[in-house]
Amino acid sequence: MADKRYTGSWESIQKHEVPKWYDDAKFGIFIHWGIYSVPAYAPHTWELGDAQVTDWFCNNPYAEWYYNSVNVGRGPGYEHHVEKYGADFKYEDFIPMWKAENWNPDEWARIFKKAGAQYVVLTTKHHDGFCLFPSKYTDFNSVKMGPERDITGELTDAVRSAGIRMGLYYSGLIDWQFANDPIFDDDDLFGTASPTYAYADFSYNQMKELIDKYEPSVLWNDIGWPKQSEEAMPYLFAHYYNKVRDGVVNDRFNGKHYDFLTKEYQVGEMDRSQKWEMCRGMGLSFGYNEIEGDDQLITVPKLVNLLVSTVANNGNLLLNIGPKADGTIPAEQVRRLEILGEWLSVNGVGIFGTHPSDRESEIREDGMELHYTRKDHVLYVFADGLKDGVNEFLISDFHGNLRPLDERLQIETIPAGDGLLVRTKNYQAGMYAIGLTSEG
Ligand SMILES: CC(=O)NC[C@H]1N[C@@H](C)[C@@H](O)[C@@H](O)[C@@H]1O
Repeated sequence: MADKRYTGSWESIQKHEVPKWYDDAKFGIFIHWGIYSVPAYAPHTWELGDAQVTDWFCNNPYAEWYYNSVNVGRGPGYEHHVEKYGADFKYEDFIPMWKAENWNPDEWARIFKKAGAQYVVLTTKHHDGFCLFPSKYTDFNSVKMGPERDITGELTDAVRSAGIRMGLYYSGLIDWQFANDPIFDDDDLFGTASPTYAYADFSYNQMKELIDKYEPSVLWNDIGWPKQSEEAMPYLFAHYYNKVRDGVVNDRFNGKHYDFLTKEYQVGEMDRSQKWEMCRGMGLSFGYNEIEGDDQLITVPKLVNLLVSTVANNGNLLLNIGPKADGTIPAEQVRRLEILGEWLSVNGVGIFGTHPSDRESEIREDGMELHYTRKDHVLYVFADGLKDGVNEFLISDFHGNLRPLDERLQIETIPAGDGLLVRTKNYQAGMYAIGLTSEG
């Protein structure tokens, strides 16, 4: 019997279950690309949610917030703009400078495939309101100006041709084409959010446009959804799920319905009992920030640890890249994707398609971490924080044997009480977190 259609009621859409592909995917690539990629500047300050944050919006590390960082009229973003471009240089003056002259979507898709990414999420409209697709509802888009290309369409085709799923990000609540008062704090942020019914209709129509035109596997809405069209949400989700049966939506449509929870840097709670997704840039920004060089980006060991600890606790990692205005991905970001891909080519069997084990992650006093995943009857153990050479750790309440996924690693295993003592003999830092499998 054909799948039952969803109807425009909260009761109907709540029946939607997290599809296997999303649960198994574990690793996706987030892409923030826009007008802000031209100035590509933000102060390198804090992670979102860092307790040390003071005056976030006037010291915003998010380069994609460039418009507001200038609009507030003070702080390092504003000073940088005035010094480099002059006080009269408007944000829209960057549009003709965004040429994407070196953009090859197939090259991006090749890089993502090699990295082991299973899905991609592209900003189709960020807070500045500029659309990376030929919207019927505004000419402020990447076909009519700037790159003069349907970035969403071209990347969707390239990504799908590479066998990767395509998701779309949309800034549902904030659009500085409709309300562009300077944002100094959260009150301002939510005070300028979706100011009119006209905007609520606009965003509803654009979300439907994106669904109908691209049939994305992920609808990644950001910050929230207009209150004025909250009643229309069940219909919008039903329309989406009827069109994309195994599509997923995140928890930023005011949290009234979601397939997965979101965490962003230090904001958001990780709840193992539900599917969730961790998103972050490789530095402190999502949009390309030219002052974030290799030293300012997350190290590869920390990146591998983030992936392992996220997956072991029922999450996916949505790792962001911030392409340059010309369409190239900064070399230091590509390098990290390449190394992550190499690690996954050896250890991915313990990551992709696995589920959290009932064993909780262990963070030991000496800095060593043990994370567990399982696939059917097979247990995978990931040990991180190891030192060169010999390391010892006990897998408690375990009867069986473990062997390394990385053939370079030599280990000894010794039954010890109700568990198994594992001793590495030749660990090297370049192995990052080591994966062990109970599969014979
Ligand atoms: C927690 C939250 O609402 N963050 C909004 C934040 N999301 C990031 C993925 C980026 O798109 C930021 O620019 C955006 O403000």
